[in-house]
Amino acid sequence: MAAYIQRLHHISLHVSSADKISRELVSKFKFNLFAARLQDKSRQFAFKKGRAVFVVNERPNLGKTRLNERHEPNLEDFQAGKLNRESLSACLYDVTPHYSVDTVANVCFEVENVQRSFHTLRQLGCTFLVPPTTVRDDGGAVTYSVVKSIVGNVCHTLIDKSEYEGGFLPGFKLVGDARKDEEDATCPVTHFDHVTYACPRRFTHSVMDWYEKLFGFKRFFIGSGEDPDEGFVLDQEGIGLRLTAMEYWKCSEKGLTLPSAHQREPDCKFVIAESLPEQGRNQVDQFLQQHRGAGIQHIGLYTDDILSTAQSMSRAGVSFFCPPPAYYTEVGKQQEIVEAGHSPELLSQHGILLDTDLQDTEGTRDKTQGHERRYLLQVFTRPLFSEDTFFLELIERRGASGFGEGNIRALWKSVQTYMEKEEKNNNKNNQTLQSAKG
Ligand SMILES: O=C(O)C(=O)Cc1ccc(O)cc1
Ligand SMILES: [Fe+2]
Repeated sequence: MAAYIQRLHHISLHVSSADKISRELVSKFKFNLFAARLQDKSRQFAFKKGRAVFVVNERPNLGKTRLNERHEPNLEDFQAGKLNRESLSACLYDVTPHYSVDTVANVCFEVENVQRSFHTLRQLGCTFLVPPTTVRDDGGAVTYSVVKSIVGNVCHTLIDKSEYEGGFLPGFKLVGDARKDEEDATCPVTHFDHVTYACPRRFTHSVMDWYEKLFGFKRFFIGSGEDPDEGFVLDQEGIGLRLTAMEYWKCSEKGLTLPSAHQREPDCKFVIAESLPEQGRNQVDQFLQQHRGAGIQHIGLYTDDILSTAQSMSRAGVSFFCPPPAYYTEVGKQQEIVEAGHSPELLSQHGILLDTDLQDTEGTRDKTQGHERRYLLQVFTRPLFSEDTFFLELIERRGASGFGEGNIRALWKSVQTYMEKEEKNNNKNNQTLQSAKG
């Protein structure tokens, strides 16, 4: 029996300095800082846009602790009393990973009963980094526990907020104006649509099995003709990518059973990306190298109006990946965009990609039959941290629930071009440095 999830609560970033990313989340991505927890040695900030919540954890300043003296806290340490309260509380509702680069490392889920989930998952072999722990303030009590996932440095905090009436979580102080979120109509981001992992080769099956067995996730097919074992494979024209997707449903029923089909409401999807060796170095390998291991490569933010959101973010300084200009003038694509009621010129200004969901539209292409055309629009930002690792995506779905093959190809090519340019620049800078030294 799995430990079913009620809903995604927030996603945590772990960074060496919170200032830059916090400023950018607010000024560029239009998130609102709404809660904070400030300690002597650590700072945590919570940002909200619709139901999407990011918590930025600043790595605590461990003073003179030498690197080789630090290690990940674990349950045995905790039970043996070796973990001091400070190292636990430095980063409330999370662990304090001593990760060498900035990273997005925790997807926090609400569950009905943390103690029960803890026992279920422990029996299934899970490693817990924080055992069920209760935190209180004037708003009530919250119980949480942190489980290590099978993917790189990713952890999941499981949290029960049913006895809590405060604005966020005990220990956090509310800041700013909570109503501001509703005023910003130009950026209608509503929730996290999906989280994409970058994983080493041949690791996808283990990841799928883990999430299925422990949390009741179910596979769904990204494209027609997807092989159940191989996943959705793009393996030509320089693209070497294996994608597999899974989802879970918001589970609000009492008890442990999965909601019946008609009660199922999907929450955030999870995508696993693996690179294929035949097509040369690529963005997944680049992530694994720069991030120093598997992890969260990007997060899709759902918006009701991608054009307005991209315009507004772009004006505020967000850089998006743009496909080659030919993408928007190619006859087939131009027609597809126009038929979907969009303007190729406007989409091209921000690099917005459009893809028709072929799987869903079989037999429903003709609008005169009364069927709506199903498509999705996506645009991808440049990496957020100083390493080329994590980025954000905006996604607007018009009936399409999967991912578009054409969009994935276009994204792949634009990232590839960017990587090659960066590499050239780095080489040039190195040469300049060398000749200056010489
Ligand atoms: O299309 C999407 O939004 C995906 O999430 C699929 C994907 C995953 C990894 C890549 O490097 C490129 C595309
Ligand atoms: Fe994505």
